[in-house]
Amino acid sequence: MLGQISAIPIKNSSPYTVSELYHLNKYLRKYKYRFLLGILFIVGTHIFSIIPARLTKNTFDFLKGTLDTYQIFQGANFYEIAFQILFKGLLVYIALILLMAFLKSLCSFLMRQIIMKAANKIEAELKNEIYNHYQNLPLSFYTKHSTGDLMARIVEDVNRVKLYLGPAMVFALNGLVLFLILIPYMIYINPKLTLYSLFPLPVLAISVYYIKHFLYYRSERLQAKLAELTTFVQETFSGIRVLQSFAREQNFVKNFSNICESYKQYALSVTAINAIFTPLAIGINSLGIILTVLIGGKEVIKGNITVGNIAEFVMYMHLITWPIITISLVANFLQRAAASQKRINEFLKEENPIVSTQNIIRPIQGKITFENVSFTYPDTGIRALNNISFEIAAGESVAIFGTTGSGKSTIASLLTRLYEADSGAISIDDTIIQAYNIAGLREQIGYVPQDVFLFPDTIKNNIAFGKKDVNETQIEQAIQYAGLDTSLQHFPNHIETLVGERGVTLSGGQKQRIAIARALIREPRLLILDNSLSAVDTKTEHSILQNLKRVMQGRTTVIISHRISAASLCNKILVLEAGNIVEQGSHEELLAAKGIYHKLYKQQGS
Ligand SMILES: Nc1ncnc2c1ncn2[C@@H]1O[C@H](COP(=O)(O)OP(=O)(O)OP(=O)(O)O)[C@@H](O)[C@H]1O
Repeated sequence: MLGQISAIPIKNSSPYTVSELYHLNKYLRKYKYRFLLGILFIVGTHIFSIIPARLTKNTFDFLKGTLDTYQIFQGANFYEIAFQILFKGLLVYIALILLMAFLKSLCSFLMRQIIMKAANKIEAELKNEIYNHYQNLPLSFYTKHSTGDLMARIVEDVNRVKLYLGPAMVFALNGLVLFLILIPYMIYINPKLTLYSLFPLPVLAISVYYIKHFLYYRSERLQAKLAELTTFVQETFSGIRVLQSFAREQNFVKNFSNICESYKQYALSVTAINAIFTPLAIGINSLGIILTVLIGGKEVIKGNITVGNIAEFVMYMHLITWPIITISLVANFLQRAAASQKRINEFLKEENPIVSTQNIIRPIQGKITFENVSFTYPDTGIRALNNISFEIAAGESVAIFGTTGSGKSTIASLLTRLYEADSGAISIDDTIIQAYNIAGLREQIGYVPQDVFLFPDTIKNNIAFGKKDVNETQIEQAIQYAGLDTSLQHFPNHIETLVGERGVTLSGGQKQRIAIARALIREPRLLILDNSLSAVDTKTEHSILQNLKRVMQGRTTVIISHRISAASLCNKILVLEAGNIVEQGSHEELLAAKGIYHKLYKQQGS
C-alpha cells in the first residue's frame, strides 16, 4: 500500500544448509570442462607466481656472488669485465621475471574469463528456469507472494548464487591450489622459516573473519535500506495521482528524507569498517615479513639458507596473504548463496495443482454446466460459491448479476481454470473441464477481467497481445466491435498511440474497451466480460453489447455486471447473492417474479 513501505525481502531467517546448493549440480556438471580448464589456468597462475620469486632469489644470490668476486679483483684490470658480467646477468633475470609476470597475467586472465563466464551462463539459465517456473504456477501462488518477493528471488538471490559460482569459486580454487603447491615447497626450502613466516597468518584469518562478518551484517542492512528506498520511490511515483490529489507531498518528502538518513548512517558505518580492514591486513602481513627477515637472517648466518631465500620468502608471504583474506569471503559467499538457493528452491518446489487430466484439444461449442459447485478461497477462507448449479446452452448470452462480493468473478475464475472448484463438477460441452488441455481451452476463451491491465505500449500492440499473427484489418475490426473507433479519432497517432504505464493516459472506459478488443481479436468461442463496461455510459454500453450480439452469434457470452441495463440484453440472467444462485430466468421472467432482480431494477430506475 502506498506509504507503507514494503522492503524487498532479501533475507530469509529460516534455517538452511549447504545441501540447498545441490540444485546447482546439474549446471556444474554441464560446465565441468570449463571449471577444469579454469583450474588448469589457476595452476599455471601459481607456477608463474612462484618462479619469479625463485628468480628473485637467484638474482640476489647472483648479485652477492658476483660482488664477492668483484671484491677479489678490485684494483686489477678485471673491474670492467666483472661489471659487464653483473649487468648482463641482471638483464637476463629481469627479462625472465617480466616473461613470468606476463605468463601469470595471461593465465589469471584466462582463468577468470573461463570461470566467470561459466558463472554468468549458469546465472542466466537459473533465471530462465525460475521465470519459466513462475509462469506455470497458479494464480493462488501470486496472491500469497508479493511482487517484491518474486523479483527478489529472481534477481537478488540468483545474483548471490552467481557470486558463489564466480568469485567465490575463483577465490577458493585459487587459495587451495596455491596452498597445495607453495606450502610443501616452502617446507622443502626451510621448515623453520616456513613455520615462522606463516605464524601471523591464522591471526590475520581470524581478524578478517570477524571484521568481514560484521561488515556483511551491516552491508545486508544497507542493502535492505536501499531496497526500502527504491520501493518507496517506486510506490510514490506509481501513486502520484492519489498523492497529489490528497496533498500528501510534504509527508512523503519527510518520509523519504528519514529513509535516506538511515541509509546514510548504515553507509557511513560500512565505510568506517572498510577503512579499518586494509591497514589491519597490511599490519599483520608486515609482522610476517619482519619475522621472515629476522628468522631468515639467523638462518643465513648459520649458513642454512641464502639471502636470496629471504627475498623469496617475503614474496611468498605476499602471495599467501590474499587467499587467507578470501577464506572468510568464500565462507560468507557460500552461506549467502545457500540461504538464497533455499529461497529459490522453495519456489521451484511449488507445484501447480491445476493440471489437465486428458489434455483434450478441440474446438469448443460453448455449453457450460455447473453442478453443485462450491469454492472457498484458500488464503482467506472465504466461501465464495456455495453449491451452485446452472447450465448455459452453446451460443447463449448469459448475465451473471448480483451484489458486490456475491461470487460473480469467482465463476469466471473457475471457468478459465485460474482456480479449481473444491467440490462439484464444471463441464464444457458435456466434458469435464479438467479433461481439456489448459492452454488449448484458454485460447478459446476471451476473458476481460475486472481490473484491466494494459502494457506500456501502443494501443495496437495491447490489442494484438491477444493473438499471434494479427493483421491491421483484424485490429480495426476488433476496435470497431469494442466501440473504440470514435475515441481513437481523437488520438493523434491513432492505434500507434502509446498508452503509458498501465494505460495512465487513457480514460477508464477507453481502457476497458481496449481490453474488450484484445479479447475479441481472438475470435473466442466463449467470451466473458467481468464488469467490463462499468466505466462507459449506458448508451455506449448498449451499442457495444449490440455489436457483441452480432460478433458472438452462435458463441457463448457471459456478462458479469451490476447493471440491469447490461443484464437485460442477455437471453438468461443468473442472480447471485452470497455465493448462492437466488434467481434465474429471462429479464421478463425475473421482473414478473418480483424478487431481488425486480427490486434492483426499480432501484436502478431502469
Ligand atoms: N483472490 C482472492 N482471494 C481471497 N478471497 C477472494 C479473492 N477474490 C475474491 N475473494 C472473496 O470472495 C468473495 C467473492 O468475490 P468475487 O470477486 O467473486 O465477487 P463479485 O461478485 O465478483 O464482486 P464484485 O461485483 O465486487 O466484483 C468476496 O467476499 C471476496 O472477498
